[in-house]
Amino acid sequence: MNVRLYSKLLRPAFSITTAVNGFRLQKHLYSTQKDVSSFERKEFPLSSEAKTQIGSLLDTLYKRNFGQPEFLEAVYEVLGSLIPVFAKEPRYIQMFEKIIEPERQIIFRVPWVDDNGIQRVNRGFRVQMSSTLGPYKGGLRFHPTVNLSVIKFLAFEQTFKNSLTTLMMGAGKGGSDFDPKGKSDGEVMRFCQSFMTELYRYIGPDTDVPAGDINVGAREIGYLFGQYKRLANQFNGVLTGKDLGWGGSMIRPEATGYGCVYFAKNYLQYKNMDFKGKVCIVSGSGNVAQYTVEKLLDFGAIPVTMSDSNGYIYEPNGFTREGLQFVMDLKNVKRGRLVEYLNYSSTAKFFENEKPWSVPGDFAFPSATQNEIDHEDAEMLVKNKVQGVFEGANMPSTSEAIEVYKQHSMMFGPGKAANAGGVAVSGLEMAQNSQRQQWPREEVDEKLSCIMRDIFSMSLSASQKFGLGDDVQSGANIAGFIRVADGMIQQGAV
Ligand SMILES: NC(=O)C1=CN([C@@H]2O[C@H](COP(=O)(O)OP(=O)(O)OC[C@H]3O[C@@H](n4cnc5c(N)ncnc54)[C@H](OP(=O)(O)O)[C@@H]3O)[C@@H](O)[C@H]2O)C=CC1
Ligand SMILES: O=C(O)CCC(=O)C(=O)O
Repeated sequence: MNVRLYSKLLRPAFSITTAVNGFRLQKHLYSTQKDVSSFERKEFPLSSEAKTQIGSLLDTLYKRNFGQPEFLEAVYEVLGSLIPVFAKEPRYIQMFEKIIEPERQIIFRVPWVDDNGIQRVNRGFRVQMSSTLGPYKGGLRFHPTVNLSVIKFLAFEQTFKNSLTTLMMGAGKGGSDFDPKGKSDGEVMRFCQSFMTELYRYIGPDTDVPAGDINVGAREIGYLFGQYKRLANQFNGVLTGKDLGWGGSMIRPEATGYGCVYFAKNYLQYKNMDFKGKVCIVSGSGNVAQYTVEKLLDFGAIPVTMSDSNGYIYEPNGFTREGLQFVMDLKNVKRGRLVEYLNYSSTAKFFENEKPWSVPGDFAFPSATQNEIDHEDAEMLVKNKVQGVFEGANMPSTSEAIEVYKQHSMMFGPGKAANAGGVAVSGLEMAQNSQRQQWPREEVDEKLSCIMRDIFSMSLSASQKFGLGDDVQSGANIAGFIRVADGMIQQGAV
């Protein structure tokens, strides 16, 4: 029986909706296989040879990654954007076929002992996706939802994101299904040490340079670095996001949030708009959300929401700098829940187990996690006349949500472009480490702002060059892809 027929038989007749950490996430029991006709666009006709190649690539993709919905979703999203490129230059199809297969995937056991002396075991991952443009580069995520599909989708997105920064960085991602919530400092430290005891064999400043992501911040990077140093007997730039006292870069904690707002500012300028007095809906209350809110305040916008996995806070007059400081202290130091913000503000309201997308506003900044805006949420944004969505998180909008943005000509900054500021400053941290130097705050901020401006203009011009108008999402995929694909061809198509 051929793969496509087999997969059709397995296709779900229904999907289950699970309330995961307060978000309504649509979980398909099996991921859907798409064939070439799902991607064809009559304005960009493909040769019959190109269609055959894409068809066979899809068959292999599905066969190799069956049951990995996040990864398939990310590949489909990029493939859809590349059809105009493949119509013009079919030689790129073969490069895409290679890019969707990770160079290396490492899965390992992470044993550790909790505070009660009980033996625990988690699973660790590192997916080394592409080394075409430099050492593998990308964060580590510690979250119970982590699995191979999630890490592969993140590593795949990272390939195009890192390419857009124009810095010398390949792409990777890693993490574990370890849940740091409710764990003591000592437990987190022992877990990090055990995780690094295996990972250190595969990384190095010129090989693979991990960093933070969800639940991996300054504390975890410190524990991971300390253990690497003991095992490798080397002090080097093997991780980014380090503390300023021992090799970190100014602005790295701020970079993803600041960068996302810089990206949005460029988009707004292109549309002859600015942030003054604009109401912004932000999700998340972690690293990305915090510095998104801070930069929005710098630009005179009014951020009215923040969230965590228990629900969202609505602050009708907007978060003040003092209110934001309260959130930072609550989340980064006390490691508390966002609902405790009600102890600080008498005007705020908390909406338990809800997402903030029903709140009226001008712009949305999803900055929590993947698939947090679905079709229904996107329709809500449209109804509320939200004019633009700028993704601080990785793949926070489902493909159905993106369709809605496009149908309504909303401004849309996809994660791999809009949130590239974090990894860009990580690239700058690598450069500073190589020089044994630390650049001043203003210098790094200026470089970040220029990189985000250039990412916006590269994405826009790639879209226009391929006849897609102002489709910044497709333009980001195209510009990110072409740099990697050209590099692969020049390096002997490996
Ligand atoms: N840090 C960085 O430099 C970069 C991060 N990103 C992306 O930005 C997003 C946020 O990362 P970051 O701010 O670093 O992570 P943090 O761990 O600092 O914060 C994550 C926030 O999102 C919430 N959240 C996480 N998972 C879920 C879930 N399944 N459902 C609901 N809420 C959830 C958390 O709530 P709770 O506390 O309740 O778990 C928390 O408020 C991620 O998509 C990440 O991949 C992208 C580029 C760079
Ligand atoms: O700074 C880094 O290398 C990690 C950034 C990251 O994980 C991301 O861009 O999603």
